[in-house]
Amino acid sequence: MSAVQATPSSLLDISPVVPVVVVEDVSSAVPLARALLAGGIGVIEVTLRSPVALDAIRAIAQEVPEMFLGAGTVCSGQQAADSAEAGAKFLVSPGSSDRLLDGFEKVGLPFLAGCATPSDMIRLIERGVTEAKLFPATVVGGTALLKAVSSPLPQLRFCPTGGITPATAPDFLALPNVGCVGGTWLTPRQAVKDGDWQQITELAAGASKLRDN
Ligand SMILES: O=C[C@H](O)COP(=O)(O)O
Ligand SMILES: CC(=O)C(=O)O
Repeated sequence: MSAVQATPSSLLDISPVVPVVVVEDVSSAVPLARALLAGGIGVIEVTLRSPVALDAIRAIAQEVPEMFLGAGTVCSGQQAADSAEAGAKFLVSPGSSDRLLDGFEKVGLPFLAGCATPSDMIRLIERGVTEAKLFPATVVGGTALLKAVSSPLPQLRFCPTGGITPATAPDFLALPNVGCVGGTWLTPRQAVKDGDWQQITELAAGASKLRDN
């Protein structure tokens, strides 16, 4: 696979799927990242949803530098700064507030801020943002919402996340205002717990081909 070494011009064009992961045990972080890479996925979003998340980011940054590594569930400027210090190269949030966006801009890393409504989207456009996360995508309208906003708000492209499956991902990826989708399905909790890296590599291999289908 072609690993992404430098900051890409678009976070949405790295991979058809951004795996959203929760690392509960820091020792699983590096093999998990390697398993995704082996399946052709060169990007990972490690969510700040566990006590070891920043250590997991640190470990992947050091041991798997070819992985384009992001921090997810970033909900404050402090978390954005901590994630950058740990080695994250991009930041993702489930939503956005002016304070959080100020924090992202201060840190200076590329980010995918969450949005769910046209008003959220306009707030991002006012900041000059052109790429965003739609979250929780299937709950707030899924492909119908994305089609509906494409005409009035053509400035934004999206990474819809939340409730997307291998079966529904192609419908999202077929939309012109969708660059990639996010999802947890590549890293099932039990597979991570069991160290079943082969299963994760196979799921990643399927996901990495989604744009070709
Ligand atoms: O918290 C939710 C994640 O961002 C997406 O999770 P999911 O792909 O399991 O819906
Ligand atoms: C929703 C998501 O991907 C996040 O927590 O950043």
